Amino acid sequence: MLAPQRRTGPGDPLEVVTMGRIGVDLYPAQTGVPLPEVASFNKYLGGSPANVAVAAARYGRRAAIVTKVGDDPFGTYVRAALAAFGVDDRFVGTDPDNPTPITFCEVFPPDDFPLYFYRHPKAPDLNVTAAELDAGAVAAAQVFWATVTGLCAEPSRAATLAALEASRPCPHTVLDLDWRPMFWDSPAEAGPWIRRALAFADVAVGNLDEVEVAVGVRDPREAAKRLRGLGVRLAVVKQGPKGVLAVDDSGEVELPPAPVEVVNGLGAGDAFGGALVDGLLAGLPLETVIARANAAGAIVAGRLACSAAMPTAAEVDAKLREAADAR
Ligand SMILES: Nc1ncnc2c1ncn2[C@@H]1O[C@H](COP(=O)(O)OP(=O)(O)O)[C@@H](O)[C@H]1O
Ligand SMILES: O=C(O)C[C@@H](O)[C@H](O)C(=O)COP(=O)(O)O
Repeated sequence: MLAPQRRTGPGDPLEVVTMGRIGVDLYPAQTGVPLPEVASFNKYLGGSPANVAVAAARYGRRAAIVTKVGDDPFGTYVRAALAAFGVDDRFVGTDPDNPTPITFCEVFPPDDFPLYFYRHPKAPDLNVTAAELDAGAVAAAQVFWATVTGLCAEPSRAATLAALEASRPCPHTVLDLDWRPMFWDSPAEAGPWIRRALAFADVAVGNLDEVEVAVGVRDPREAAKRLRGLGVRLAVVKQGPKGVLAVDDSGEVELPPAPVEVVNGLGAGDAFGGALVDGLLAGLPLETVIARANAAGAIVAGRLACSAAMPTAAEVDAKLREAADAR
């Protein structure tokens, strides 16, 4: 496991608080084969907002996640992994009734990475309640990061909306449009909840499938326009191997992908998210923020794991130099 660059002390103010899905990723040690033929698996901390917190911590940011795990050995593992990555676990509760989720995937580079979620009978992270939320801690963060999955069931839906509301004083409230169809009855069910959450967001970030569910179009420019029309200051449309488009009041940034030989595209979005958080916290110009996020996404696309693969700032710098040399 990678060592964190800085650890959070009990009294330190948090820079970023994420909220939502957490669990164990069990990823195949053999790539290019379907699950029935996989012989062994590697175990990692997983869950998109957990990965984003880890990614931010890799840049030295003081990060925490609001979530729940089961009262089981995988819950113990998840807490230990967060601590080892330098992510504060003070807001990680325990659900006595449900197991810590596990997630399998298949790895078919360059562009096919099916996910298999085991979140039955219910994921503990969907049992976070509004009453348990430390609204003061959310309000005191510089960045609050919520995801659409948190809206798929109660009591997490009400808790996520309450946290988004509590995050109003934060300089940056980010909604990750994170669309996992298996958690919903239909895109039509999700749309109104997503738009309600977007009303609290300064920043929206999503891939093409995700913006289509949120605002009904896949065209990146039109999607960004519609997201900004809903009040979002910065709209970011990730396009996997096609790069990224970002639009804010200062204009538009569109970047091609950084060069990489893809191993596993899963986690690229979370790497992108961690670097986005870091850039927002640093107050960097939009073009620099997005270039660094684009490079971080490419780096993780070139690695098997998600959380354990998050890059350091020096690795992002190196990838940016590699991309410049390739042009
Ligand atoms: N094959 C790739 N080559 C280069 N960069 C990539 C590749 N896949 C992803 N990225 C980078 O990571 C970002 C997030 O990846 P994407 O797959 O769009 O998000 P998500 O994982 O959320 O679906 C992309 O916008 C891009 O910057
Ligand atoms: O999202 C999950 O719950 C599992 C993650 O740990 C997983 O690795 C993943 O899918 C990452 O998401 P992405 O960054 O959006 O590709």
